[in-house]
Amino acid sequence: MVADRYLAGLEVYRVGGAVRDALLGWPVTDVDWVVVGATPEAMQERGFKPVGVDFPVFLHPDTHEEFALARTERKSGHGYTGFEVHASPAVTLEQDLERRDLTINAMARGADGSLVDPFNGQADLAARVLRHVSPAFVEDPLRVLRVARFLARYAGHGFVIADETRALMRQLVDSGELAHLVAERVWAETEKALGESWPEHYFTALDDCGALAELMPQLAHEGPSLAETLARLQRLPEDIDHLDVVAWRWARLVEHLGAPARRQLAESLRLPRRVSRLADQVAETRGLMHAPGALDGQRTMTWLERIDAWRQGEVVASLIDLVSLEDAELAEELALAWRLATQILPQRLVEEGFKGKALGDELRRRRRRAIDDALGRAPRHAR
Ligand SMILES: Nc1ccn([C@@H]2O[C@H](COP(=O)(O)OP(=O)(O)OP(=O)(O)O)[C@@H](O)[C@H]2O)c(=O)n1
Repeated sequence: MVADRYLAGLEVYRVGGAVRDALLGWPVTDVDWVVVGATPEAMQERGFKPVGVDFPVFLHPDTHEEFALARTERKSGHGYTGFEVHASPAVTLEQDLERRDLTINAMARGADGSLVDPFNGQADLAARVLRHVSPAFVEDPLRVLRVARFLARYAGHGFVIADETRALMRQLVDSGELAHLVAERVWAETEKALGESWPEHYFTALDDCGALAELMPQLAHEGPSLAETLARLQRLPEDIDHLDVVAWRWARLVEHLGAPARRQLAESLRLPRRVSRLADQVAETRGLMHAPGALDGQRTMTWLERIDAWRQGEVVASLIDLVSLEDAELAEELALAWRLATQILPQRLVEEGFKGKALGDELRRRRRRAIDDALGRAPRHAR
C-alpha cells in the first residue's frame, strides 16, 4: 500500500466489513477505505474517479476499490435517504466510525496495521454480539434489516443481538419509519439474507421487533407458526444451482400462502419475475402434494400446465426432487409421467402433418396418454 503512488501522503484506513472479516479470520473480498483530511478536488487531482451521488466516494484509478471521504450524517427527513451528509477535511476518523451501524462494523485499520476501535468492536466480535454504535442507530430504518441480515450470516457462530439494540430496533419499528423504506431496498436486504447460512434468523429477528408484521404481514400472520415455515428454508432440492438458492428459499418460505397473499407480497416487495414465478411453481407443487386422493392423469396435466413445464422444462426435475423430500412414491410417479410425456415431440407431429390448433390438440392428447400410461405403470396407481 505504501508503494501505491496514488495514496502517497493520504491518511487512509481500511474500514467496515473488511476489518471485521479479517479479524474473524474470514476471507476478505472487497475492501472499503476511508480518507481523512482530504477534499474531493484533491482526490480527483490524484486521478480518483468520483462515484458517490449522495456522498463523496471515489474509485481508485487502478484497483477500483472505494475510497470515501470521512463524513458525518444527520437525519433530515424520513427513511434511509433523509440524511444530511457532512464531509470535510475536518471530519475525524472517530466521527466517521461513530455514524456507523454496529460496533463490529465501526473499526478501522491504519496503514501501519494499527486497529482503531473506539466503540469496542473487537470485544463485541469476541463476545459474539451485534451491538449498535450510538443512539443515532434509529436514524436509519434500513438498519433493522441489516442487523437481522448480519444475524443470518453469523448466528451459527454464536452471535446474538444485544438487548439494547433489540430495543432500538423495536423503537424504530414503533416509530413507523419502516414505511419509508422502498420495496427494492427491503428485497435487496432480504435477498442477501436468504443467501446467508442461517436465513431463518433474519426472519425471526424481524419478527421479534415487529418488523416482519410491517414489511411482510402475510408471513407474520398467515398459516402455521413462523418456526414451521422457517424450517423449510433448509430443505431444498439437491440439484439446484447455488445461484438459485435465494429464489428457492423464498419459494419455500411462501409456499403455504394462498395465491392472493403470495401475489400481494410479490407486488409489495417488487420481486423479480423469476423469483415470484418459482414461488408460484413451488406453491402449485405443494398443492398437488396435498390434494386428496391418488394422482391421476388430469391432475398431472393441470400441474404441468400451471408450472409452465412445456416451456420451462428445466425446473420440473427440481420440483419433483422437492416432492421427493416428503413423498418419494409420488415423486417417482411424477418423474415417470414427465419422462414419458417429454418423449412426445412436437416436431414429429408436424412431420405427421399436424398444424395450428390441431397440432396443439394432438400434442395434448398424446401427452395425456403418455402420462396415463406412466401412472398405470406406477406402483401406487395399481393399489
Ligand atoms: N445503513 C448502513 C450501511 C452501511 N453502514 C456502514 O458501512 C459499511 C459498509 O457497508 P456495506 O458494504 O453495506 O456492509 P459491509 O459491512 O461491508 O458488509 P458486507 O460484508 O455485507 O459487504 C458497514 O460496515 C457499516 O460500517 C452503516 O453503518 N449503515
